[in-house]
Amino acid sequence: MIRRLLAAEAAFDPFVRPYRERADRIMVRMSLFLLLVCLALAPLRGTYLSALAIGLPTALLGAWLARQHNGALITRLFMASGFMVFTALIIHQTGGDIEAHFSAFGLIGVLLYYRDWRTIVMATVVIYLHHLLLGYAQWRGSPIYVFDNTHFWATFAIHVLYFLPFVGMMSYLAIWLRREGYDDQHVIALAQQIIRGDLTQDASAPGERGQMPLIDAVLTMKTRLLNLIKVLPVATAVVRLQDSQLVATNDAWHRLFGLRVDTGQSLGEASLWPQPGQWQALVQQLQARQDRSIRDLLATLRNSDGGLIACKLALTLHDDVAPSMIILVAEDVTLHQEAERAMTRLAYNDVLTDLPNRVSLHAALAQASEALQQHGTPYAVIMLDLDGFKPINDRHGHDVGDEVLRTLGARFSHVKRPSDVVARLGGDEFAVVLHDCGDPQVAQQVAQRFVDASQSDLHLAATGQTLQLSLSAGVATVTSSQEDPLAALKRADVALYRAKAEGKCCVRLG
Ligand SMILES: Nc1nc2c(ncn2[C@@H]2O[C@H](COP(=O)(O)OP(=O)(O)OP(=O)(O)O)[C@@H](O)[C@H]2O)c(=O)[nH]1
Repeated sequence: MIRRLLAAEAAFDPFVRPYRERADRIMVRMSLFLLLVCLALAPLRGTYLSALAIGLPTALLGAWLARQHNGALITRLFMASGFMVFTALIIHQTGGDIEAHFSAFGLIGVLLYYRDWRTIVMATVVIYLHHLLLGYAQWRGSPIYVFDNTHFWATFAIHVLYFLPFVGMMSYLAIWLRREGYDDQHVIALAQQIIRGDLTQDASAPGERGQMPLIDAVLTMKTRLLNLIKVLPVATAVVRLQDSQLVATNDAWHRLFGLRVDTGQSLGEASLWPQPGQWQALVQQLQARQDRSIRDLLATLRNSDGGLIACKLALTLHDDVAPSMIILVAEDVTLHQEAERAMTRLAYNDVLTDLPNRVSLHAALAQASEALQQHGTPYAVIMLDLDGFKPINDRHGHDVGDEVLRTLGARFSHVKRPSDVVARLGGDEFAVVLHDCGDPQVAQQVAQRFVDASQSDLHLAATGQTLQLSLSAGVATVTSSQEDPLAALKRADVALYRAKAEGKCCVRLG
């Protein structure tokens, strides 16, 4: 039992030390106060000499120990003995007043501030020894006054028995105070550990759990936080600002970047950032923000194999307590971006030829019309339609028809100026928007270039056959901002029909 108590004391001591160091300083002041009390009592019976000869060294030795061995067991045991010496001195100076005995209980109560049952036991032992030795000497005839009767052993036993339950109570109280003090200090230490970024699982002594409500609460919170980070599907890391060191990462982070906390890698130097100084720039941005956070930031990061990953980042800086930490969350948006690009492509491009589709043509027409309204820049529209496409489909099949359309699309892309837009409207019908082109002659010449481009022979790799293609075109120029672009498209379409009707493979102006 005693061994267990001592072992528990050894485990508790480091955490309760701050209390005990403070208590030493308070006890020194108490000793000085007790010395003053003794000096104040001295005139009663002329006990100046004993007050100074006993009180002063006791107070001074206590002060010296508290300075040299602040918080050490020896200091508090001395303080406990010293208090009992002062008690004896007070009783002696008052001529053994029964009321003066109360100071013993008062001072043992003060010792509770140490949160150490050993000080209570020490004080009790001093009192027992005092009564045992001096009472025995009185019984044997020495001129000492301790007990007021001659039944030494019986009186000593009564003293011991009276005292025992009360000091027992106080020792029990000291053990509880020590436990609560340990709980507080341990929680502070745990919280500081978490603040410093140590988010590793605690291997707390099993015996402690369930008995320390505060510690249990903090450990439970920490475990929940760890589990939360662990199961988050997005890559999450805690980074220490001071040295950009990764202090905690979750499974998703390991999967995405292959970086582990135990590599001791600094995020500032890590290959994670393809651009030099990218991390430092981000940190500066974060520090400049009032809310200390950045959200939805698109950035390309590199994994440990050197592969580039498109990420959406969220960062939060915690610099209210030292050391400052950054929580970095990275979501892999590579697939998302690819899907988005594919959807945009589908919405604005023709699947077969990859040329802009009707939606894009309308956007190009709106843009040309706006340029005409705002800057007076004219434009032209060309409608193109293959001649005799149906027989090609019928004779060679749809696959060959598709290849014809793809080939024509590629040829048109080469013929057009970079600023112009060639779109496939559907079937074998195409449209061209010529920006900054108001001269009908020029527009006609451009249309003729498209017609010419269609006429080079097309070799079919599958059958080895050669196809001869031709194209008809209708042109409309727009110089008035009053004209609706769709009306201009209609004019070009009417011109195209005229070209078809007048023998095909030619250009007509609408
Ligand atoms: N291979 C293929 N054929 C298509 C596609 N879209 C439409 N067509 C076919 O294209 C043909 C277009 O016919 P038209 O333009 O009316 O006929 P045409 O023979 O070119 O007649 P003209 O224009 O008067 O010379 C039809 O047979 C459609 O079935 C496609 O995506 N692929």
